[in-house]
Amino acid sequence: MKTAAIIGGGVIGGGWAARFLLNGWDVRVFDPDPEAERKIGEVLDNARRSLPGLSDVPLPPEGALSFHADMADAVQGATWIQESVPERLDLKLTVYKGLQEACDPGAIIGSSTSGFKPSELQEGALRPEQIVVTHPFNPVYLLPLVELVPSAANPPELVAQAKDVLRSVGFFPLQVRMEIDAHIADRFLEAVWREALWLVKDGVATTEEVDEAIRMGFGIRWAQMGLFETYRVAGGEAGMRHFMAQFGPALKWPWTKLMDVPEFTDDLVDMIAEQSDAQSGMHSIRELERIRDNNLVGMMRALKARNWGAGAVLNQHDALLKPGALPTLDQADLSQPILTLARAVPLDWTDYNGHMNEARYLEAFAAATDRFMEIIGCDADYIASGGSYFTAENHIRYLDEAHAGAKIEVRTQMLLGQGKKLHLFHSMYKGDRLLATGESFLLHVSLETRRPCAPSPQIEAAMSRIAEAQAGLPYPEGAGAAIRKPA
Ligand SMILES: NC(=O)C1=CN([C@@H]2O[C@H](COP(=O)(O)OP(=O)(O)OC[C@H]3O[C@@H](n4cnc5c(N)ncnc54)[C@H](O)[C@@H]3O)[C@@H](O)[C@H]2O)C=CC1
Ligand SMILES: C[N+](C)(C)CC(=O)CC(=O)[O-]
Repeated sequence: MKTAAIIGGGVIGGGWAARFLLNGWDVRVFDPDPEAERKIGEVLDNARRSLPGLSDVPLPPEGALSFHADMADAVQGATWIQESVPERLDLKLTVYKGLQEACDPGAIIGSSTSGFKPSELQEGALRPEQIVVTHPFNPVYLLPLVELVPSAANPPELVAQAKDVLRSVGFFPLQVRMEIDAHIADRFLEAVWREALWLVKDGVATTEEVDEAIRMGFGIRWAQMGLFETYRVAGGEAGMRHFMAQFGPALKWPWTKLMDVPEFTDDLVDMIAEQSDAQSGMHSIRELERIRDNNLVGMMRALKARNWGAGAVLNQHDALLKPGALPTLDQADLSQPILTLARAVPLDWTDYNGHMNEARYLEAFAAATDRFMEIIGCDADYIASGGSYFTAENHIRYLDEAHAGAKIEVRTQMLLGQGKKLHLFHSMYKGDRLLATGESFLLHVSLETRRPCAPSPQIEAAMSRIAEAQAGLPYPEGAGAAIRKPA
């Protein structure tokens, strides 16, 4: 079992705890805050409703979570130690001293620091090579970026190992090629933050207007293409060179007060706090976190469907999570309904009723049908060769609710598999609770003629094998049920 120690369980440390725990690691926490266990519990609630649904295959069973009153105890057995104490260099150095007196010399100590350089963190350490910057982005349980910043003291094999661990729990480790204050991303964030403060201080914009300027425009663009690719496109057919020729001079114009920082006077702090309250104060922080997570999951799953940016990272993580959870024709117990879907309910599958929307049951059953088609041999290669199935009829019975993060399974019984005809009966479960049934009638077709035709002999043989094995199964309750007509 893999064990991670979380030193500092606040906003960021709590997110790390959730990321490791939901990816099957044991997590040991040290944080002197008496409220740490409650706060981490609330972060875990958010993570459990949002993270599992980002995967189209099951996450591993959660690891064990434990809280420790003593830091030396917390790091026992840990192969990864994530430090997320407040951004004070003196405090961090003190923590590392205590850590290295107690932890495994082979463990990786990652620091969540927003801006200190690894060489600063390694100053005076017993084993400098053990400490590396692993800077995450809030919410840590959802956003994939971790800036991995080594110094010359970190051996290449530690950096490589850190990358493997981070990828294994769904992160995108961006190795920063040289250490610099605030790494890469926070230098942008600090620049935008400074400019925004001036705009609010000078009465040019309110906090809400600044946020609208971001989220109604470039914020959406940056979520899928970043800065340079966006500007390459903005240069038109002439591309980046044209863009730089046209907009480069403006960098010398007074378009920003970038290097000045408005003094954080009481008046300025009051102004911004009051405007922020007017803008978002109607929501609690936990409510805003859930609104944020709903939005992030929807955006990331949209990118996943296109295998682009953060979505491609999600697909890579699915590949690591061993999609073998679903059996093949030779692995399945064909005498029983076959497991054709196993996943968590994504946040964006839920609706205004706070449960999985009716249309998403069809999406789940359609995925189960796709899997059954693969099992009988109608896989991507077969479809590319011109054969496939078209669905002619679906009938769904909704028997119970499913909620975001719920682990669901679909098991499929073949009622008829002969010639062009394929008649399936899917049963969706949460644990042993039957949530819904989906009955599908499909016809094998030629994608060239778009007309029904006989499937390949291999598909016929696979269907015969399943028909024989499932012959003893009872005809499922609800199968063949038309819509109940009023008496
Ligand atoms: N909040 C953010 O947006 C981000 C913060 N970070 C970095 O993560 C680190 C932590 O920041 P936050 O989580 O926001 O702070 P936080 O204040 O939410 O959490 C810090 C936690 O450390 C605990 N703590 C204090 N002294 C400790 C000690 N000696 N040993 C163990 N725990 C101790 C506190 O009780 C608290 O729970 C900082 O280095 C920060 O720069 C990184 C990315 C984003
Ligand atoms: C504001 N901040 C410097 C703490 C931000 C970060 O460090 C990263 C993030 O999550 O935005």
